[in-house]
Amino acid sequence: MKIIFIGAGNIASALIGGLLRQGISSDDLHAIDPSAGARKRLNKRYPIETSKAASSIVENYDALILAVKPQVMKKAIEPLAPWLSTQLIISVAAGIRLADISRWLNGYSHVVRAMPNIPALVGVGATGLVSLHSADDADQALAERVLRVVGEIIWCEDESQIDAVTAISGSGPAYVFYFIEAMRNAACELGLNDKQARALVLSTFSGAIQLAAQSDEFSGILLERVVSEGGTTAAALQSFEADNINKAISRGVSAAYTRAIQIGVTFGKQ
Ligand SMILES: NC(=O)C1=CN([C@@H]2O[C@H](COP(=O)(O)OP(=O)(O)OC[C@H]3O[C@@H](n4cnc5c(N)ncnc54)[C@H](OP(=O)(O)O)[C@@H]3O)[C@@H](O)[C@H]2O)C=CC1
Ligand SMILES: O=C(O)[C@@H]1CCC=N1
Repeated sequence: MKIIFIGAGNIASALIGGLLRQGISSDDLHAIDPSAGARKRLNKRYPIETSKAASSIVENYDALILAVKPQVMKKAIEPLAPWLSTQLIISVAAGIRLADISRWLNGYSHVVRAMPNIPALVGVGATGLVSLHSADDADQALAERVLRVVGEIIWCEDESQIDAVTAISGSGPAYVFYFIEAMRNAACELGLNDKQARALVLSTFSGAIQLAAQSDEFSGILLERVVSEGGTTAAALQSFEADNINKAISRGVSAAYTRAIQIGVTFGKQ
């Protein structure tokens, strides 16, 4: 399974790091990025070959992962067209639709959209996948093989669902880091030092997530088990409710979803 990345930034690095950790050979990976800085940063961490521009080298790979910003996607992929025959294209860009990618590649049919997330770096990513109707079973099987290496995958029935995946699990790690930062700051305000705060907050997140994952019960039930009537947790939850935190989270996720759609419409017009 030979994979070439177009774009060597944050998500490409996470996927490359994850693939290498899970035993994929560095000889089977390559990254193309015009930014010398991005290539240097990648090579400092991982011993894979890089190039600054697309070339016939693309013909030697089974899958191309498009990991550039949505606004440069058209410009980044148009030069690839002459070297495509049966290779699988996997775009991880937010918003950009399958039909636009295929059109920019002169009607190329072997295209899958994937929305991975940054924990792929440590093998516990979550990826949503959706394919062009013209993509065949072999394309879907290869996309699955690539992304399963770095975590869970789910297939979406229609393309609009991938924008929801983007808003939930694509952007989601940032929401969790935001919550972790808020808890760490709160801990320090209460007099714990930074080391204590970090240890307690990370263990609490990790412990609660493992418990939820290993339990048959909904997290709402698990939540009730922590709450004592008239106790400390109830005081915190009442304060969260008064601040409408639940609704605020829902509005934030919805803003991400709307933005994914806008990105698709705006940059797909090119
Ligand atoms: N970050 C994340 O957690 C996730 C990101 N994504 C998606 O992945 C894509 C990349 O995001 P991210 O990695 O964060 O972005 P980055 O900006 O970190 O990486 C993109 C890289 O692509 C380079 N680039 C620009 N033009 C080209 C080109 N023509 N050919 C090859 N490379 C090029 C950029 O160089 P330069 O900086 O010089 O422009 C940059 O190094 C986005 O579309 C995003 O929606 C999806 C899931 C999660
Ligand atoms: O913020 C973004 O647009 C990308 C998509 C999901 C995570 N990062």
